[in-house]
Amino acid sequence: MAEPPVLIRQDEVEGLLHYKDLIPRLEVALGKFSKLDSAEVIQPVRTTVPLQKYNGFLGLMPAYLVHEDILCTKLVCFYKRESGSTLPSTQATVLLFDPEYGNVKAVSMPMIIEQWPLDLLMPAKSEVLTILGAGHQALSHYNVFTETFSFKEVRVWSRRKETAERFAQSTQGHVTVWESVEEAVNGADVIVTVTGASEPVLFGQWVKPGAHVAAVGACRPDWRELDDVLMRQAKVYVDSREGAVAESGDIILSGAKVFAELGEVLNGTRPALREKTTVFKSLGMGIQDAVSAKLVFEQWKNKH
Ligand SMILES: NC(=O)C1=CN([C@@H]2O[C@H](COP(=O)(O)OP(=O)(O)OC[C@H]3O[C@@H](n4cnc5c(N)ncnc54)[C@H](O)[C@@H]3O)[C@@H](O)[C@H]2O)C=CC1
Ligand SMILES: O=C(O)C1=NCCCC1
Repeated sequence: MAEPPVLIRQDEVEGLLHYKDLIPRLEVALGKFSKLDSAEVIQPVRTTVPLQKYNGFLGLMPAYLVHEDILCTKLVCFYKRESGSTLPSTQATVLLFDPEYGNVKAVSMPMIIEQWPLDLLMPAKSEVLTILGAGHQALSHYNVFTETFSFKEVRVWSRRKETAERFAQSTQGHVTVWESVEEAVNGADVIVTVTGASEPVLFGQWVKPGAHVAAVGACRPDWRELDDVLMRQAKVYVDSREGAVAESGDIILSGAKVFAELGEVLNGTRPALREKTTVFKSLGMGIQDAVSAKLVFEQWKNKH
């Protein structure tokens, strides 16, 4: 008889998951995904159930890594919230299965970053980091980017200035608050977009040539964070081409061409053009949650 699943809380996940252990495993998984070999990795495009009454969606994100024998699914509700709303805009649960028996071994929270610092795509000398948006993703991306690199300056902008100010007070290092996106991104080497916007907030004419944009928000086909100019002038990298052309409004509505999947860059089959303006559009991958859930569960077992 199968053991009942263990429940691993968010605070435990944060204590158990270390980026230095996780990132190499994520890179291997993304590389395998981009080889398009379904004998290795199975990850269908996310299924979404609209929650019209609440202006949101339930996303189902199953994944199976065959060689590693990791079967997992994330269930994520995400919403378009009104300015000033105190309700969460994303809530997710990850289920890790025993692939042979079919029972759930662990229920946990997802990892907290969707993009890890892409030194592959960032300008070689990256001194100024700008974060657009000041919510949960903003903080986790601030943490991982500043833990990994030494920026001379970190800036934040948000739709409401007080949210940006609260964000700046919550960070370990000094962050300056800016009142307009145009000023906040002026001269920035790396720009992380983590807003709940459904219309563009970042315009290509403001972006320094050669900058890297890590685009995390706008995960619906009719939502955008980036304008047509930026999408067409940049080299566009994605986590999954199939996902991007189905779900990314920034790509679908601008008609921008996808240059490469991140896994193709990791496999060496497509180049990382870091001297050009680059956009990495992430939508979230079930395999990322699968790899991190397995790691969290292993670490949890070592402790119990
Ligand atoms: N690519 C991926 O894998 C993932 C993407 N997301 C997306 O990232 C975005 C941020 O997520 P969280 O930080 O959890 O949300 P959050 O609600 O904690 O923060 C959102 C931030 O965006 C700002 N914002 C909201 N609407 C805006 C608008 N219309 N214009 C400008 N700014 C606006 C808010 O003021 C806040 O600062 C969401 O769109 C979410 O769906 C979240 C998780 C994973
Ligand atoms: O992968 C995720 O988690 C999410 N992706 C897009 C929308 C919000 C959550």
